Amino acid sequence: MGLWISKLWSLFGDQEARILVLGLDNAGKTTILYRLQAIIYVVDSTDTDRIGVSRDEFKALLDEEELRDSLILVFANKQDLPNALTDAQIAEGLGLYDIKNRDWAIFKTSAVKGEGLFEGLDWLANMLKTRRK
Ligand SMILES: Nc1nc2c(ncn2[C@@H]2O[C@H](COP(=O)(O)OP(=O)(O)OP(=O)(O)O)[C@@H](O)[C@H]2O)c(=O)[nH]1
Repeated sequence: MGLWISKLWSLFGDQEARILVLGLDNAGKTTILYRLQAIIYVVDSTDTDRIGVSRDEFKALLDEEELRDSLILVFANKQDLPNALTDAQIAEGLGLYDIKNRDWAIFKTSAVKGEGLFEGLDWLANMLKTRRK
């Protein structure tokens, strides 16, 4: 693939906007995103069978050198569905409560309904602003 596109929400504008990070392969897009971004980790709250897999993937991410200073925002998604695990159950399943040296937060979301997403991004924006002071 010659082009790789990543979308992220603008966190500091008055208006919500999508930003496309574009460029040819090997231009450094991923490294730039790692520098700027937090980790936004999305969990399907109804996928109880794979919470262990999700935990393993999540832990591997936390061990990435480039992400060692990243804020961690978890979306416990698909809360509109019956039998969705609660945010506390997802936090427990991912091992969030064991994280002592990183800032993290978890929000219940429904992507299809658009619920909870901006609350999470507000947290992120506030944390990033605090860090820049
Ligand atoms: N009910 C419900 N369905 C959702 C929600 N978020 C996503 N979905 C559905 O879940 C399916 C997967 O959503 P995607 O956004 O494609 O998930 P993805 O993580 O990008 O998936 P990959 O591209 O396979 O990595 C789609 O059918 C979505 O409509 C949600 O909050 N509630």
